[in-house]
Parts: sequence; structure tokens; C-alpha cells
Amino acid sequence: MGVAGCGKSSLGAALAQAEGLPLIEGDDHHSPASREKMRQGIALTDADREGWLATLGQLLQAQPQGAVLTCSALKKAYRDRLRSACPGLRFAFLEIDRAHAGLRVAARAGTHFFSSALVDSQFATLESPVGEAGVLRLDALLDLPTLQQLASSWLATKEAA
Ligand SMILES: Nc1ncnc2c1ncn2[C@@H]1O[C@H](COP(=O)(O)OP(=O)(O)OP(=O)(O)O)[C@@H](O)[C@H]1O
Ligand SMILES: O=C(O)[C@H](O)[C@@H](O)[C@H](O)[C@H](O)CO
Repeated sequence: MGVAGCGKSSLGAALAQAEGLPLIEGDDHHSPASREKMRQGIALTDADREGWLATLGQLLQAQPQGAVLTCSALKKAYRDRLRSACPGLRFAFLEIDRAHAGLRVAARAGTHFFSSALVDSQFATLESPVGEAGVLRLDALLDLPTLQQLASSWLATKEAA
């Protein structure tokens, strides 16, 4: 989880491969209307995210052996929604600063639907999960192999969510 550009897709793919788990890419499940809003630089609302979170919860429930989900999960209410769909769900939080997120989102602007005009709103919406049970905070500026190893080591622990 984390704001646009923090590296959710990159770490999610690496972690799913390392763990032999299915990958659910949250961005693939936004409605066409939500994708269009983001393309136009209009931030999603709670209502826009409602059906999306319901779908992601169902997709998690369909994987009782476990799965890796990439999801912004910016607000505590969104995370609690996913937790209630999937008890024991844990969150790896890729923490990034505004400047680096902006650089990463701008660098891929030609190939990704997400408008770089929305980075500020991602930070305005973010409620840090640090302190919630079952959360690993990761420095998003670490290299990908290190992030994957840290996440895999944490998954191997018995920490309760
Ligand atoms: N650990 C990393 N170090 C350096 N660059 C990274 C790292 N992780 C991701 N990136 C780069 O940052 C950009 C955003 O990464 P990625 O698409 O994984 O983020 P994201 O959080 O999934 O974003 P979004 O949800 O907006 O698609 C990509 O160009 C990716 O190559
Ligand atoms: O809740 C949201 O606002 C969205 O999920 C965004 O975070 C983006 O889809 C994602 O990061 C793509 O760049």
C-alpha cells in the first residue's frame, strides 16, 4: 500500500514471485469511470473507491491460500474494509516523500493512466498505517531486491494482524 508511485506494483510483483503467491493488481480493478477521472487529474472519492474495495475484498476471499494485493489503501477505513473481508490481512506500507513520488509519477506519465496532477491529493488523503497491527513500514527508496527480502522476512514471522 501507499501513494501513487511508491512502488506497489514493482514490489507486489517481486513479492508474489518470491513467495509463489498469486498477484492481485489493484489498479486493474478500478472502474472505467474511475480510471478516466484519474487520467483527467480528478481525485477519487470515498464513493468512487467503494465498489473497488468490495471487489478487492472478494478477490482476496477467493484466494484462501494467500495472495499479494497491490492497493493504495490510503485511509484507515479502506484498510479496515479489506481486513474485514480478509481477517489476518497484513499491509506492507511503502513510505515515500512527496518529491520522490512526484518524480516517479512524472517519469512514467506517457505510459500510465495516473495524472501527475494528483500526487498532492494522494498525500492529502493518506492516513499513515504506522502503529496499526500487522503493518510493515518500508522505505520506498530502498532497492527492489532489498524491499522484497524485507517483506518476505516479515511475512515469515508470526506477527498477528
Ligand atoms: N524500489 C524502487 N526503486 C526505484 N524505483 C522504483 C522502485 N520501485 C518502483 N520504482 C519505479 O517507480 C515507478 C512507480 O513504481 P510502481 O508502478 O511500482 O509504483 P506504484 O505504487 O504501483 O504506482 P501506481 O500504483 O501509481 O501504479 C516506476 O517507474 C518504477 O520503476
Ligand atoms: O486510491 C487511489 O487514489 C488509487 O488507487 C491510486 O492510488 C492509483 O490508482 C494508483 O496509485 C495508480 O497510480
